[in-house]
Amino acid sequence: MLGMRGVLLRSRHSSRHPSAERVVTTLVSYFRPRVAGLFSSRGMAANASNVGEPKANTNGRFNGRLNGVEGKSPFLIGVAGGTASGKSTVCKRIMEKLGQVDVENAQRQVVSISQDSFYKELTPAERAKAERGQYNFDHPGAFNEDLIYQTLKDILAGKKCDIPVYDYRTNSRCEGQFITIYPADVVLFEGILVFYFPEIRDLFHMKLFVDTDSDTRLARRVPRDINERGRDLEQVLNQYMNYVKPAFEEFCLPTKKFADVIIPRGADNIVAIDLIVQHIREFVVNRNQDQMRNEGHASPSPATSPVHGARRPNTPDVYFKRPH
Ligand SMILES: Nc1ncnc2c1ncn2[C@@H]1O[C@H](COP(=O)(O)OP(=O)(O)O)[C@@H](O)[C@H]1O
Ligand SMILES: Nc1ccn([C@@H]2O[C@H](COP(=O)(O)O)[C@@H](O)[C@H]2O)c(=O)n1
Repeated sequence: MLGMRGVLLRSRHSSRHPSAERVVTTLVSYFRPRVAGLFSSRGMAANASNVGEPKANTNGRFNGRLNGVEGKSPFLIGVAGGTASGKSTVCKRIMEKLGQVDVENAQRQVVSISQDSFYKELTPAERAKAERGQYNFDHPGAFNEDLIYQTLKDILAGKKCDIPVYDYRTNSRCEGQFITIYPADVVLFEGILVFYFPEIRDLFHMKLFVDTDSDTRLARRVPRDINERGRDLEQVLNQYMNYVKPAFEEFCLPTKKFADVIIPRGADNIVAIDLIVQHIREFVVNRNQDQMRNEGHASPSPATSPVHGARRPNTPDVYFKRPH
């Protein structure tokens, strides 16, 4: 059982700032004309990108490699950063560059999971607060730490996992709905506090922090929460001033020091994303070569990997070095 070491429970529902109301009023008058009429029907926002039932998969192999087969341990990447910093967009770009977006679910070698799928279920009293924008979803105690840890351990053990689907409109999980994560080469786990809990942080092979300035994040969060998460402007701004901003400073920002790579400007930073993608490719190719050698096969060409990207076909194997 994981404890709540280092978590300041007193601030869970008490992050109100004295000047917050005045600031919110100013922000409301700034944003209202900019977001009017932007409502849409989207709302379910579990981010796992390996969704749905598996398609039959020829004798458990894809391009000559194990795929979707239990026992395969992935390269696990944590992606942290403030709200609306671009974490899920960065994960999407990585998957796109690895050619994984149009790949069938069961054959996908790179999957992305959101920490938001692991929010705790609320009591009726908490639910009422959440509906008024008065629940602190940015406090570490809002997440089911044990479930995150156990799920990531299962993923690392190469087990197939079911991830809860979270609905921001109801502030709760969708009952009976899960996303199946099949064993993959690379798993991205993104969220505001993925580096907060030491036991969880220690599971990642690579840690990224998406560092986007707070004005940009607020400017992106407001329309997103209104359009996709069913919120109104005043609620979004109140929640931001009372909970999101103080919790970012107290819990999220201090975890930046744990990152291996800091990505300024998020998904706009193509150079950083390309470097990360190159690192992932090298890991996957190396791992698959080792695996096939261990199985007694000839060393595969990098081009046989679904994540080989734009590699030149005659690149010598020695070019690929397993990351330390
Ligand atoms: N580089 C960018 N330029 C413009 N809009 C962006 C950029 N990155 C993200 N967004 C938008 O900002 C919002 C938040 O991005 P998202 O990736 O969901 O952030 P996070 O996962 O950190 O909350 C989304 O509406 C997204 O489309
Ligand atoms: N019911 C909920 C659950 C979470 N939030 C907010 O979502 C933010 C985390 O998601 P990002 O995609 O922005 O990283 C977090 O800041 C919570 O405030 C919410 O509003 N309602």
